[in-house]
Amino acid sequence: MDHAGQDATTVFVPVHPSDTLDKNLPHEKHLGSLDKTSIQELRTSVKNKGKTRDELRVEEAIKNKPPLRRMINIQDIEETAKKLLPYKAFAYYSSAADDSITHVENSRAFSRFFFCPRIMKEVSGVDPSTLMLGYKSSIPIYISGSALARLGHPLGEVNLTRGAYQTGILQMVSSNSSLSYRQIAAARGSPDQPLFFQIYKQKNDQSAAKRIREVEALGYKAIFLTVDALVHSNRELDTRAPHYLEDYENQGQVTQEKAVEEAVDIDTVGTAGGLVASNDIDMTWEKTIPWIRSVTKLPVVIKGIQCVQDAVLAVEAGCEGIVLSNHGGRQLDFSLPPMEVLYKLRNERPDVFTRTEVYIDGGVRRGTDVLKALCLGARMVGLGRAFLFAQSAYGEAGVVHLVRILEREIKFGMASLGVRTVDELVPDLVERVDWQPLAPKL
Ligand SMILES: Cc1cc2nc3c(=O)[nH]c(=O)nc-3n(C[C@H](O)[C@H](O)[C@H](O)COP(=O)(O)O)c2cc1C
Repeated sequence: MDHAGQDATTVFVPVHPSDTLDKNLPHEKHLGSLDKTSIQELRTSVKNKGKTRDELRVEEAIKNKPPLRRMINIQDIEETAKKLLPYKAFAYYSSAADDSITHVENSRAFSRFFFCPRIMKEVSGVDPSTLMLGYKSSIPIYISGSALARLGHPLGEVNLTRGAYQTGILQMVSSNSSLSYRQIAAARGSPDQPLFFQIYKQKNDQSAAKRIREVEALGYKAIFLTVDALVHSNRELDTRAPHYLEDYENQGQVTQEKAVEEAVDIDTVGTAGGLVASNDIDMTWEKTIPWIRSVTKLPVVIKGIQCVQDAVLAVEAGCEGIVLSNHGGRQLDFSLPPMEVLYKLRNERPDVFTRTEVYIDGGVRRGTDVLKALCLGARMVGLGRAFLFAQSAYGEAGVVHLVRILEREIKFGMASLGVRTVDELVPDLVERVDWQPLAPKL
């Protein structure tokens, strides 16, 4: 209720799709239209409000934004975006669970895999394209569904959809998108552009079924059921954001709140708070997969597999795909990096790779990361934060640029490994070392 009785447009719009009220507020709660005098008063009060220090900082950073051509790798894009983002968006996008161990290790895990390239192979005409659930992607990466793209850019998810179309890659749309599923579908470059839908299943089966039917009718091609983020996690960067902003707006003076020596509940809800409230936290293989099958004929992929046993159970449950993922290190700190899970799966249950499609996400920052995962049997690799940062800093062009960077790195890597197509990327081309390189790319 922080904004009750005030103009809440600027806080409401970036995190709520335009159909939120229609979908969630019963008609009898609509209390009529706003009278003209109030609108005028609101306008005047917004005009007179003045800008916050954080808004002024962002304005200055945007003025000094480097041209896109200077962004030569993903790290450059992330660093630029972090300078340009409002602090709240930066904190939400960057945050990870507890001490960010898993978040950091997701990336570092790739550094423990080295290549054994083959030479004297014909590598002209390298083709990095592949199929995901039967849909073609120009390179083996996809946009992993990540919430609230409009926190970073007014066009939000539309940037991602248009960028995916221009570059011929695939996009998974978050069920917590900041635009409506319809608006995102309408941004497709053609009705054939495939979109996948990521769902957090709601407790209420009817609401969940309604959502699945809605996206199916809009032409979405698959359901990615997220299973690793059902409960609210501890993301301290996000939790601290209001305190940071309070001190920052106070010209850097740390707020001297009167020390009240009584234990209080820490407000850990953060930006994502309301998003998990209606999640079904009692899902099971026996109950939930047959239920989804009863609602839709679309392929079902489980997103958030973190161990070999669950990968096998997903196969036995008949899922068309699995995503080895720990939510980018945002949920349970010390869950294994997906690259390590992939390695275990390859060694312990190689049959899984022929029985279902295996994807991986988390910590991917280089074309070589993508190739290492493909060598071990992943079909596609997802990226979350990198796309959020790219669209925040440079809109649709940023998304296209990011894909071009990865395409260049992937093609170079394939030619250097002695392969022409993704099918030729096999386990013999990588070796896991038990030491961590001295200068990991972080
Ligand atoms: C800001 C943010 C929001 C996210 N929102 C969702 C979401 O709504 N649903 C989901 O399944 N995963 C979500 N994810 C996880 C991503 O889909 C993906 O698994 C993760 O970001 C991969 O790690 P990376 O950021 O290192 O690439 C989110 C990730 C971030 C960073």
